[in-house]
Amino acid sequence: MTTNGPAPVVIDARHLRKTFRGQGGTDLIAVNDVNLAIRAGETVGLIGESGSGKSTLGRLLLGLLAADSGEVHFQDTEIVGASPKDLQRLRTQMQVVFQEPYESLNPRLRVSSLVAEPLVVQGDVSKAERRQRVAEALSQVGLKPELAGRFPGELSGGQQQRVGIARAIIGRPKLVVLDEPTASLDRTIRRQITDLLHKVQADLDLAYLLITHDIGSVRRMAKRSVVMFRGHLVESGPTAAILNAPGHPYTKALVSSELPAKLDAAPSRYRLKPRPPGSEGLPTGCPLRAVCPLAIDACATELPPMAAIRPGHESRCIRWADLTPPPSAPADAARERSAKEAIR
Ligand SMILES: Nc1ncnc2c1ncn2[C@@H]1O[C@H](COP(=O)(O)OP(=O)(O)OP(=O)(O)O)[C@@H](O)[C@H]1O
Repeated sequence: MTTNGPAPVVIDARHLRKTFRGQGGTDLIAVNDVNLAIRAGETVGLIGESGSGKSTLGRLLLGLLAADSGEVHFQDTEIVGASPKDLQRLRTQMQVVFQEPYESLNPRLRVSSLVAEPLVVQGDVSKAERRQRVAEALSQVGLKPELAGRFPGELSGGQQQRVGIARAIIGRPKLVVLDEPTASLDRTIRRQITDLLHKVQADLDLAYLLITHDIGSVRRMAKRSVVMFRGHLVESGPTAAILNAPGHPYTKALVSSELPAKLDAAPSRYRLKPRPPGSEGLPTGCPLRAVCPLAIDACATELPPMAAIRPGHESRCIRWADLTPPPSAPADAARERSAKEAIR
């Protein structure tokens, strides 16, 4: 039997930073010194509340947005500062599937043209090959060939998302950013699309970055996850460890807030403190400290680095050890999980 080493790294971002000019002329650092690598065949979950910088990070990795500084190595190419021509060449290799399939598909184009678009951009594919590749891609995503002549408005939400996936994979990419790919779909269709994404990943050995608010979908899809808060990664590690024994108070509150309402009184529910007035944008220290139940004076002086707390698990919290769940916690976590499954 051969032993395989780790799969190759597909994308490797280092010290990535992106600032936007906010209302009133103040700068907002949407992505702040982020390091992230994803290997072939791997799904990394990216979780965080709205506005934490998830989509901006996804767009920086894809070269859809120019970083202020930092590096993004995609296979042998440096994305930051790459020429438009190089970025166009890489476009088929790095794709994105969006939350709202209908909004991301031009309603005036037929499915065949929508799916073929990345090949047209690539430019060196004959018409006959294009037709054959569209048929292949439709079959890979479980769509009947006759749908090729339809317009997006004539399809169901699930079919539209299948078109979005067919279009993402037709150029045989290495990396796909999944930006809330199932959030707009109902529960049954969500399962089908999740299964399809797994199948397509295995077929093409794809690296996925799964951006989501939905803790359930990272649990199902991602072995490894990172947590983002105000532009910083605050935790990274195996998804099960992050969700069952969070190493950062922000993650713990995020995971806890996912508990269904009827478990409101669960002892493990963990809340941040109400934000005191004037505590927005504190210039130094940990950005969570104004609302963190564990904050101490040291949290005000500097932003902690990401540091290993367990094998393969890093946190940006100096008080992570005080979050360690009590011995009964695995049972609590299992109970909560089964309650969540029951209502899903
Ligand atoms: N083009 C832009 N111009 C100015 N500010 C922006 C721009 N794009 C994003 N932002 C700001 O950057 C921050 C991060 O936004 P981003 O969309 O990356 O967050 P997110 O975590 O993906 O949120 P959501 O889950 O709601 O999509 C937010 O404060 C947002 O308002």
